[in-house]
Amino acid sequence: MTNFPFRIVGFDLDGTLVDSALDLCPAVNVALRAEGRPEVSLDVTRGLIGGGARRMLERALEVTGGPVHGARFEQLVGVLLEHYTANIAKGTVPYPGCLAALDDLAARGVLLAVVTNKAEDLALKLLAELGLTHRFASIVGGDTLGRERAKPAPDLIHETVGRCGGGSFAMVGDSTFDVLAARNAGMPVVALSFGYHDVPPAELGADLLIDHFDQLVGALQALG
Ligand SMILES: O=C(O)COP(=O)(O)O
Ligand SMILES: [Mg+2]
Repeated sequence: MTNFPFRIVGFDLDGTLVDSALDLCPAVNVALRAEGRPEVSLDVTRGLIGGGARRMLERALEVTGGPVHGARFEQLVGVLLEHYTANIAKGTVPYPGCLAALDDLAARGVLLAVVTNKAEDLALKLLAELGLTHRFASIVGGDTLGRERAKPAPDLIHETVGRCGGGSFAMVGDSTFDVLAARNAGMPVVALSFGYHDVPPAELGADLLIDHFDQLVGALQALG
């Protein structure tokens, strides 16, 4: 038996477990180029991630000249996803200390889960290519329950708790999507200051903000 305060810890994927902007940025830019738009930088891309690939492309189009609608937008989503799927783990790596923190939690008997807005098939592919799949008791994505039930809705968190057999849960994430999903589910949440932020980290409204994965186990214990 473990005396850790949470039975299940749910992790966001992009900007939380892994730094994936190096692979997402070129995929966005392939779609922007197809539409005759200027490319966006890696830094700009970081601020567009969190709501899934469609939302990322919508926002990239908004900041490079304005929205694109209908069938043309769907085509551009296809262009982005085709490039991203083929290059999903070229530059993407776990953040420093991530694997050690996952090992530490697992050794305490905590069930680990992925709760991402990335499409489920892309999340599964990325985790498999990085050799991480076996670490997680549950992996759900932004389309697992239908897009309208992605974060910030609480549904993916409730689904995760159910798939893990119930019990106490805490969320770890980097964006307002994660903090709001946890709030909507009535669960505690730790945010990371190094992920991808749509607002400044201190304004995310998390219960605790950490700067490195070394601080995660202590932060979760403090919240319990
Ligand atoms: O790919 C995205 O935009 C979102 O993914 P995340 O929920 O893992 O941050
Ligand atoms: Mg994220």
